[in-house]
Amino acid sequence: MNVQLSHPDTNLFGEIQITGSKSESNRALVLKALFPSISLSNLSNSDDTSVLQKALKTSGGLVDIHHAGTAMRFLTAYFASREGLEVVLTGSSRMQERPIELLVNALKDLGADINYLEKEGFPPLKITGKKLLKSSVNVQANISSQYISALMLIGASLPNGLIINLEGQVTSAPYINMTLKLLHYFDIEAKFEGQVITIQSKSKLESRTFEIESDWSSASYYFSIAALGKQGQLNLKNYKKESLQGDSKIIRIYHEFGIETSFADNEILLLKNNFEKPKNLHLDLRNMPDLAQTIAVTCLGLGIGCELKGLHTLKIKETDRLVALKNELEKFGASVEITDSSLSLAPCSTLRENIEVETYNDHRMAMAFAPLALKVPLRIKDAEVVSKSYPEFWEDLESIGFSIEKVSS
Ligand SMILES: O=C(O)C1=C[C@@H](OP(=O)(O)O)[C@@H](O)[C@H](O)C1
Ligand SMILES: C=C(OP(=O)(O)O)C(=O)O
Repeated sequence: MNVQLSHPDTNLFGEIQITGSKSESNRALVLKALFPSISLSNLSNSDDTSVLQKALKTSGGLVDIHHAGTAMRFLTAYFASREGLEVVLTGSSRMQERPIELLVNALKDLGADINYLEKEGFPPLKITGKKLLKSSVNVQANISSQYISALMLIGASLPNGLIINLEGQVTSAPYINMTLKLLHYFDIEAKFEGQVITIQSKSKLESRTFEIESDWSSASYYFSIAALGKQGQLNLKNYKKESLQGDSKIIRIYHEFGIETSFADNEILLLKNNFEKPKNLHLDLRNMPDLAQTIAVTCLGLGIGCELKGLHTLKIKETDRLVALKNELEKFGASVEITDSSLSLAPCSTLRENIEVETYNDHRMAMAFAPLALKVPLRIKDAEVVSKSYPEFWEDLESIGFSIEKVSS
């Protein structure tokens, strides 16, 4: 499905309810599978959460998690530690290009039985669950934090707990802290000091409900919408000031674009103020990789240049997001330079209209470019990709005045 987007009056008023964070949901679901006394509310309704939920019920055989990176990584650790379970864990063709060797090596060091069925270092994996008796492991931390979170999630269920020694510069660190805080919430003893994570073994947890906060990465598109619109007031429900999600730091970034965020009764309210356009925005997104596309497109729409660095993980996500961004930003008339870890966008004063944006099987390409319809009509290809993290995205956009027309390519 392709969609033609525009926003006739560019004023924005409305209330949006996004479901729970997919990162929090997927962690909490793995913990719940290990410790059934846990209850959860406000689970994400994303595809990535549905595939994980289904996979956790398997009694063996083929498990296909499609495009879900967290599901792939978390389940590799989970299945490897389930004695007696035999699975073949696979995913989409892109998932078969996303590396998993560092996690597999760490699990093998702990005693796991995992084999590559096709390309060495990549899914599909044949996993034969075993009791993992070793309790200390080293893992390189500069490629994906998901490998580390995967190990942390099974740590307390291992008979001797787990010490994880991180090597190199830690990337996407807020996601490791999210995992740590979730363990603390359930009274699992865990600490992250320097480059060492220590998790104590625990045989059962007290029954406790965890209310998942709504997804800040999904909320980011409304920050971009607020920044690109003329005026308005947007309320987003189920958000808190003290968030486990690193992407909540978007508040500070969008302050630069004149967006004032206030909290009331578990809601956030976004208001646009007059602001002085920065000429060039410099940001290191090592801790917030999922915001890169949102921010780059906001800058394009506002005619602001940006230098984004710390983007080395973008090449191994749903697509090579650096190349995808360069290709699509340039279609609008922008001038973009990329390296393996950075993107530089020159200020662009005029945007070309009716551009067709390719989405590369990447939900964030579709959602990041959609707000640009407040500036020029545009077309998004394969718009259904949004369901990976935010299935109601298009309906929610319609509710705040976007015109969305299905078109054939
Ligand atoms: O742990 C998580 O929930 C995630 C970690 C990040 O991945 P990397 O650590 O691979 O950067 C992020 O990009 C992804 O969307 C979700
Ligand atoms: C990178 C992402 O997800 P994952 O790595 O879990 O597929 C994302 O949602 O932007």
